[in-house]
Amino acid sequence: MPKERLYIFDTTLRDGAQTAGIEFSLEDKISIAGLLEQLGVDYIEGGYPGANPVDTEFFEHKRTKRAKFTAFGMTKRAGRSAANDPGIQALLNSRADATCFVAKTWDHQVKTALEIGLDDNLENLRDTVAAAVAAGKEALIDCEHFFDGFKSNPDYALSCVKTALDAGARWVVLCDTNGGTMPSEVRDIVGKVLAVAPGDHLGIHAHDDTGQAVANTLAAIEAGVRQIQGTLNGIGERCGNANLITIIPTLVLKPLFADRFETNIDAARLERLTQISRAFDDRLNRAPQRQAPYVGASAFATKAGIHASALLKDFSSYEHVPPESVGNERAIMVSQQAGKSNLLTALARHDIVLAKDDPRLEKLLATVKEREARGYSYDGADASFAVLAHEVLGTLPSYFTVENYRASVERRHNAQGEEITVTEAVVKIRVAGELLMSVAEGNGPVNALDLAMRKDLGKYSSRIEDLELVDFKVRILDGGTGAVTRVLVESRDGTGERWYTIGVSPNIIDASFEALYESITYKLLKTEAAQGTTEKVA
Ligand SMILES: CC(=O)SCCNC(=O)CCNC(=O)[C@H](O)C(C)(C)COP(=O)(O)OP(=O)(O)OC[C@H]1O[C@@H](n2cnc3c(N)ncnc32)[C@H](O)[C@@H]1OP(=O)(O)O
Ligand SMILES: CC(=O)C(=O)O
Repeated sequence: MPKERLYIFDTTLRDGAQTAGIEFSLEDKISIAGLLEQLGVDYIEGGYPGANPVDTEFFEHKRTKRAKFTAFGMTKRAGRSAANDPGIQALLNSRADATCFVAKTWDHQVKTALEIGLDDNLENLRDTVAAAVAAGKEALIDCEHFFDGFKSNPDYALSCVKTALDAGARWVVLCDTNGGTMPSEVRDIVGKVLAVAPGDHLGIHAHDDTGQAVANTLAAIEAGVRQIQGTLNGIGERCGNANLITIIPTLVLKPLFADRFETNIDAARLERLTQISRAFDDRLNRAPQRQAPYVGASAFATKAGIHASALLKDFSSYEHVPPESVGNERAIMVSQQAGKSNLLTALARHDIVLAKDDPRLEKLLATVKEREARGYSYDGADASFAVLAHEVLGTLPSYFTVENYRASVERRHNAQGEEITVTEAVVKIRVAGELLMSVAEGNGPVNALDLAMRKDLGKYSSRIEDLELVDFKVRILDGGTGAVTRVLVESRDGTGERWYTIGVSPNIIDASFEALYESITYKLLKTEAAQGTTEKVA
């Protein structure tokens, strides 16, 4: 039997722009539209021309090559024709291929929010769709509050759907605007809508207010709709929209859907999913969610020793799909929950190969567990794990030793009488027998220590020139008087590699210093490995 086509409609740039804390610039919109084209969605809803300068400018040019470039707006106002409604005309005169108009379909909302008669609302809907079709645009109607409206007055909600279709709408989209509908209700109501509208003209737009936007979307597809609206990483008004980054791989990889349906997204496009999701978070300047389904850093990460052991024998033991199918990676982590299988995999990442019965492995495992009990956490600090492994295995070169360091913070007045804070650090290190002292000022004690330690590393200085501190996170463990501080430092170098190191101490400066020291040590190990001079463990 031929597969039925599902159409993916992305509203990241429209409903996503209604997310608290997110404001897209024109450049953001252009760049995100590029990501969506790479992903292969069928429609890109770019915003609301006429509503704000960025969206108006965005629609002055055609911004998509393959996907239908879609403008959003509301149906015409009562008391004027579509031709005399500037809001409608802004959409029709834009460079959009398709126009998606929101129409109220809940009788109560028509009366209280629009303050017009139910028939007037149907008239607005009909005229708006007809005007869009006459202007040569594909017309879509977003039926706002459709599920709540159907529960209140099914005949009126259905008459909105019918009016839109009769006027020439290509798609009528059933919106769970308040996000409170349950999957079984979605299934039931979509089944009843099919009595007046064919499924290949119906869409679903689900909000995530009960955490079920994805489940509601899948329920609607099973019930018969063929267009799916959603956003990248699930952004959107309040709790967000249905997350396309979760829905798409489910449609492509799960036989329940893949055997019946096809989308424009093939296996090759799906392999870009993780990169696209992370590039989007990068654009938003926020950290990707580790536990995001399919694409999160933890989605294929195994911490438990028993799991790691089985996983290495058969990946399907703890993976529902292969990580590479969505462009993600398998990670076997080192922690208190680890066994020797976790360690062997983590060591292999650093080109350290040991036999499972090598007694040094037991020693390393015991060291990791003892340190984790003191507050270290190696599952997020793989570079510190590499340094520790070399140390315990006896293969860590003695690059440099720190004789002592001092950091000071002074608040004083300058010559103009202004209050200033001066932070300074002094570090004495010994490299190949030679004592080197460096002094640096920084915008804080950690920054000053970092600069001082890297200022003069003697014969190793040239090897760390491209080392850069990217991020610095502090966490207080245990609270109260016995508190210890855990510092996580993120570093990168000219190769683009990023790595994480950790330091733990009751003193925040000591903890930071340890993490910085390990970052430099890791960088030196890395450059030696690249030059083939690191001692190999066998
Ligand atoms: C469920 C959703 O997510 S719908 C998407 C909502 N998105 C947005 O609102 C973002 C962009 N919006 C905006 O920039 C502004 O609201 C604008 C430019 C569209 C309109 O601004 P204003 O003219 O100042 O109106 P305002 O926002 O205060 O109120 C909306 C008006 O539209 C009317 N309206 C709302 N929905 C519809 C509809 N489907 N059809 C016709 N009129 C509607 C309301 O009754 C209200 O009319 P009133 O001003 O006579 O009371
Ligand atoms: C149209 C829309 O975004 C909604 O009803 O949720």
